[in-house]
Amino acid sequence: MTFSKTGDRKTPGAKIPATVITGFLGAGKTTMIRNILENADGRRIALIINEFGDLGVDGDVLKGCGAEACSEDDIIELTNGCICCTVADDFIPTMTRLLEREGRPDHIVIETSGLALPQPLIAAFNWPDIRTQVTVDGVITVVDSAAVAAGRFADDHDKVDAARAEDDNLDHESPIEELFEDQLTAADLIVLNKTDLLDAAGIEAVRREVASRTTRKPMMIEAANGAVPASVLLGLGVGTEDDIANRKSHHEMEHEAGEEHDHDEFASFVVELGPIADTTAFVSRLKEIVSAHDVLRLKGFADVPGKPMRLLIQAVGTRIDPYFDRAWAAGEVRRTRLVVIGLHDLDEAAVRAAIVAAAA
Ligand SMILES: Nc1nc2c(ncn2[C@@H]2O[C@H](COP(=O)(O)OP(=O)(O)OP(=O)(O)O)[C@@H](O)[C@H]2O)c(=O)[nH]1
Repeated sequence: MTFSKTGDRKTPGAKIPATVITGFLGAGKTTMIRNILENADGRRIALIINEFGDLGVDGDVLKGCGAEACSEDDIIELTNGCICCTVADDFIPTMTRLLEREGRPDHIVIETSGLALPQPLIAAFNWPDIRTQVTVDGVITVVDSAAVAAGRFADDHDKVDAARAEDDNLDHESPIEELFEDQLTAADLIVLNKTDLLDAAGIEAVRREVASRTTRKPMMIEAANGAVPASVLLGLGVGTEDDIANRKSHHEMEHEAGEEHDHDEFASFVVELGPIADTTAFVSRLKEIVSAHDVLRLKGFADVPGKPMRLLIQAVGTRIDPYFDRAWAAGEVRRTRLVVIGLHDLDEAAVRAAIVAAAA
């Protein structure tokens, strides 16, 4: 086994390498992390997971995977908002506690929310208490190649102008496009994921499009279902915290004076439902709702009567992927809860009512 300059777990006092995994909503971050945990090559990994929306779906999926590299105790969920805005209150204390624990991990993997700016998180690794003990092994940005090919991140100038005319508070050009570029700008490695959904020419076009969205030239690799060997993803040995000045986000460039970044352009809410008897009809109605209201992401678990397993429902754009992920545990309350994420003008009442009607 080879170790990076930062990653030699056998060297006493060596800094613990931390890999930051970012990428827009539904790009495949959790899927890739699951793959890392299942192929960790003996490393003990601590996982910090941050989600947008009040439902810890990713943590729950990963806790259910039972990989030896990462016990449930080593999975820490940060649920008080996006990690980029809660660095001081949430991330730093979490890291400090993690570092004080007995049996320190060989590697730390941090999954940002799909709406997080990675830059403030990377900067946090320069805080004195953290810097002496941990280093950013690398920032990996996962890209939904199918969404890029479908134009999800292309600027629709008419739509953006209309939105800004309606709402003076919108200071960004296009929140989705900006975030996409900020996440690419932070990357040491870009994983063009979901290549199974495109042909060779489509992948090539995505590669060109992604390259044109960042002035830096990080390495790009292709993947389907996040299947990249852990040995490629872990051990990059970059020390990214020393290079943050070269990876400024749009927000940092626009507000050097220090205006706070926020997520006002996005909204999320949780819908709680009863058991879902006809899952086929429900999923097909969800597809229509997601499309009609331009929902960016929908995910959660459903209680299907008569089934011992819980149904994991994942929607990224109009692609919906339902599957039974694990058995309901003894004593666990079987319930159906979905988190819905969209742009700030998402009509929550209408979407909520439509989902409730779909479940009836
Ligand atoms: N076809 C296809 N589907 C994929 C691939 N990778 C992930 N998915 C699916 O895409 C959906 C979202 O995957 P996740 O891994 O949860 O994405 P994420 O980036 O963690 O999502 P958020 O944390 O909500 O931003 C799930 O239904 C996955 O099964 C891929 O390479 N190909």
